[in-house]
Amino acid sequence: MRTIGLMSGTSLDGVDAAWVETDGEAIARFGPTLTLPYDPALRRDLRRLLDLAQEQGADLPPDDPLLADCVARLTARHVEAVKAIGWQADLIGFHGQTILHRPRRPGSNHRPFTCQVGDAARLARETGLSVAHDFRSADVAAGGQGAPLVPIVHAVMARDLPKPLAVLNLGGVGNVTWIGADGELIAFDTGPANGPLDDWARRATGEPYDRDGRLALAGQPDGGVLARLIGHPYLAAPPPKSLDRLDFDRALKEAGAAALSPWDGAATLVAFCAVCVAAASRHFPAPPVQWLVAGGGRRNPAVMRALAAALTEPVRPVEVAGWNGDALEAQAFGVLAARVWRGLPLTFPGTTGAPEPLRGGRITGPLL
Ligand SMILES: Nc1ncnc2c1ncn2[C@@H]1O[C@H](COP(=O)(O)OP(=O)(O)OP(=O)(O)O)[C@@H](O)[C@H]1O
Ligand SMILES: CC(=O)N[C@H]1[C@@H]2OC[C@@H](O2)[C@@H](O)[C@@H]1O[C@H](C)C(=O)O
Repeated sequence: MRTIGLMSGTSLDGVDAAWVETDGEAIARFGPTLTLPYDPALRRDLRRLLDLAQEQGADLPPDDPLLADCVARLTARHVEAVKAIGWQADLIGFHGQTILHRPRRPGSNHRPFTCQVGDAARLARETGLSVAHDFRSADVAAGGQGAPLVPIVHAVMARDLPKPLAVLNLGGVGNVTWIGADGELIAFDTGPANGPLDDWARRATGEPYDRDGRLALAGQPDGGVLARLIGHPYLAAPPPKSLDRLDFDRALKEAGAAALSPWDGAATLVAFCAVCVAAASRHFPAPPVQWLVAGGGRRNPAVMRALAAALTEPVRPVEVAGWNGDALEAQAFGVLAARVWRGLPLTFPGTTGAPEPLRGGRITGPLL
C-alpha cells in the first residue's frame, strides 16, 4: 500500500509527514518526508490544552472551546501536510496529538486512559483518502500501556542490523526499543527527554527549545537536584511502562530544579534525560551492540554528549543505519496504518504489556 504517516509528537512543534510503500511487514520504498511546524499561537494553545487535560482528565468535554479550536487548527495543518507530500497514496496513518496519557500504573486504581485528538473524518474528507487512526485505545482497553507503538516498525527496519540493538527515540518523552538476536522485543518509555527542556528553554530565553544545546553546554548539572530525581520510582520500575509528557513536572519542581540558573537547569535536565536512558538499559536482558538515536534530541549536542558518557556502548544517530531520524515516527505510522488495514497486531506483551499480540486502530474514510 502507498501510505502517508502523520505524527504530531509530544514536543508540540509541528506535524511530521512521510510517504511509505509497505504491507506493514516490510518496507518496499520510502518517499518524501516533511515537517510542517505549528505557529507559535498553536503551540501555546496546545500546551495550555495539555494543562487543561491534566486538570480535567477524562472529564474534558469534547466541545470544550480550547479543545475544539486546537483540533480544527491541527487537523487543517495535517491536511496541508498530506497535500504538500504530493505523492499519490491509498491510506493515511493519523496519530493525532496526545493530550493526556494515563495508562495502568502499579499501585494506582484510576481508570486507564489515553487521549489523542484530531478529526480523522475531516482529514479523510479533505484528502479523499482512508485514514487509520485511534492507534492506542484498544491496547489500553486490553490492559496494555498504549505506548510505545513504533517498536514493531523498528524491528521491521532493523531486520538486517546486528543484534541486540537499542533504538532510542528522543522526543518530548524518550522511548527505547531493545531487539534481541531472535527478534525478541522489549520497549518502553525511558523518562522525560526534550519536553521539560523545551519548557525550561522557553521560560529562560523565549525560544521554543535549547538550540544546539547552547544553554546546557554553558552550565553544570546540579548534583543535589539530580540525586533527588534519580530516586524517582519510574526509573527502577520494570517495563512495561509509559509516560505522559507532563508526568515528571511535579518531581522536577519538588527536586528544586526551578531554583537553578538557566544554564545549570538546562544542563541538569539533559543529564537527567541521559540518567533515565542508562536506567532503562538495566532492564534489558543483554547489552546492545549499539544505540541508534532518533528524534529531535539527537540534534542536541549536549544530549548526545551526556548519553555517550552515561552508556558503555556506542551511541550513534540512526542515520548511520541509513534511516531518517526526523521522519522515523511519521514513517512508522505509515507502516502501522498498513498493519491496521491488514488486521496485523500493533502491540505485544514485550512492548506495551498487551496480554497477547493485539490489533488496534480504526479506519475512517472513502474506501469503506
Ligand atoms: N538543533 C537542535 N538543538 C537542540 N534541540 C533540538 C534541535 N532540533 C530539535 N531539537 C529538539 O527536538 C525536539 C523535537 O523532537 P521530535 O520532533 O523528535 O519530537 P516529537 O516527535 O514531537 O516527540 P515524541 O517523539 O515524544 O512524540 C524539539 O522540541 C527540541 O527539543
Ligand atoms: C502517549 C504518547 O503519545 N506517547 C508517545 C510519547 O512520545 C514518545 C513516547 O511518548 C512514546 O511512547 C509515544 O510515541 C511514540 C510514537 C510511540 O508510541 O512509539
